[in-house]
Amino acid sequence: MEQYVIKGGNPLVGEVEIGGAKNAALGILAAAIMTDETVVIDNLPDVQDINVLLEAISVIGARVDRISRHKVAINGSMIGQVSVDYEFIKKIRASYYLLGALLGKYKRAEVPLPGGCNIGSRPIDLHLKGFKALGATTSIRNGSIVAEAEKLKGTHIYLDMVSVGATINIMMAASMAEGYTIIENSAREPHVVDVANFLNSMGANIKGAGTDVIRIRGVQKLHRAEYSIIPDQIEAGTFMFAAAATRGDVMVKNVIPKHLEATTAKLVEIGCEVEEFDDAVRVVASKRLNSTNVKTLPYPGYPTDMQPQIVVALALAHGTSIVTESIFENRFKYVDELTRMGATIKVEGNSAIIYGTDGFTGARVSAPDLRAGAALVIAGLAAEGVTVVDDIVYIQRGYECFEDKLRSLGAEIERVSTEKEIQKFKLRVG
Ligand SMILES: CC(=O)N[C@H]1[C@@H](OP(=O)(O)OP(=O)(O)OC[C@H]2O[C@@H](n3ccc(=O)[nH]c3=O)[C@H](O)[C@@H]2O)O[C@H](CO)[C@@H](O)[C@@H]1O
Ligand SMILES: C=C(OP(=O)(O)O)C(=O)O
Repeated sequence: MEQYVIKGGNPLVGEVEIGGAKNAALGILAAAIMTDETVVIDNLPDVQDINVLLEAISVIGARVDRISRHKVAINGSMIGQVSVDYEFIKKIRASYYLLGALLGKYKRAEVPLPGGCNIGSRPIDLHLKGFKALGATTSIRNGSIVAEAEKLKGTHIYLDMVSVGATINIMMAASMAEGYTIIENSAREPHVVDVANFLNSMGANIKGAGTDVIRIRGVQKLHRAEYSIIPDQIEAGTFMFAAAATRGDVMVKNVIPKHLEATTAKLVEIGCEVEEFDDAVRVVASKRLNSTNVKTLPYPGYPTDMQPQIVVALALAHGTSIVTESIFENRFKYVDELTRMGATIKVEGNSAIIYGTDGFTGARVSAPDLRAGAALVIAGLAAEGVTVVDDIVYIQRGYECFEDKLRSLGAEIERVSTEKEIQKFKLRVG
């Protein structure tokens, strides 16, 4: 098991380059197997979840060639089985995208029930409702979801809740259904648009992605494509809040500022200066932050995947803030860890009431999930003394070279794997 050890107190200063969006890449990799021709995908983040999905698609017979660290060629013509039982796939959320992709292409899929961050109950009833509406039957057998159809037929689907996963999954299956599908109340996240753009580049006919009504005219075949994934808005936002919490000055490069609007608006509200460029944003925090209230919402609202990061900043702000989590019911598990660093936060139902404190002190804490883990690292960077973050395997699911990028901004952070190394770091930093 690896840990991060952090000596806090340095304001982050400098420039950081953001990688491709994990949550777009997961949908795009699954969609890539829907053609028998070769697809080349660039700006792929080199993170755990992506590598698990790549391994899983190669296990079912797709050819996966790494052209470089961030570029891969995929050929799905040799897929020999539509049953995915690769043991790691069930640990990631995006295993569910193989259902939509395989069902669309082969009209049958068998995929283990998905895992992902433990942030709530995370049902997939809407995905299945969509597949059924397209004419498939679905059942659960030995821990896997089995979806099959003689043929898929376009239809009108209304999503009872705004769901990123269900929107993308139904969009994939409907791309190869007969006729016309309309998805109403669809998710509008940038990664939904990116997957739609990728499918269109393979010959799909999807209109309206980015709005709440997506229209898909099914096609019989998809073809070769070359595609570059959009920048990761959550990785970018994490560095923006790291700058804010450490009272730093960071230029976050290779981003689409439009995708960061909700994050930027909150940073400005709490007293940061945010300068926008064509493909970069600069965050400067020169004084103590102010309090504010936030509610997580589907895009273009404030993202749930940025909730723990803003809580860390608000826990250091002047005054009392309320953060309401409206997407996942169990996304405040990290609050107890933060309390051990000196934060004063009371969780009531789906809200956290945050009483700002002057500063944190380092402690040993444990990452309960991906974004909460990243937020605890930010807390450690802002704290006085040494913080040890355990269970960083969660952070590695979604952040490429997190410690290297932070170090390049002046952070004192190391990845270690033994108690001896932790002691050595402590002795070195005093
Ligand atoms: C791999 C990936 O892209 N993960 C993201 C995706 O997760 P994921 O696709 O799992 O999240 P959804 O957008 O589907 O979930 C939104 C809400 O709908 C509910 N729901 C969803 C599907 C369903 O069939 N039934 C149902 O009730 C969920 O419990 C949740 O309350 O979007 C979330 C919301 O932006 C992000 O936090 C995750 O990082
Ligand atoms: C919750 C997340 O991922 P997943 O849906 O894969 O668990 C995330 O990316 O913050």
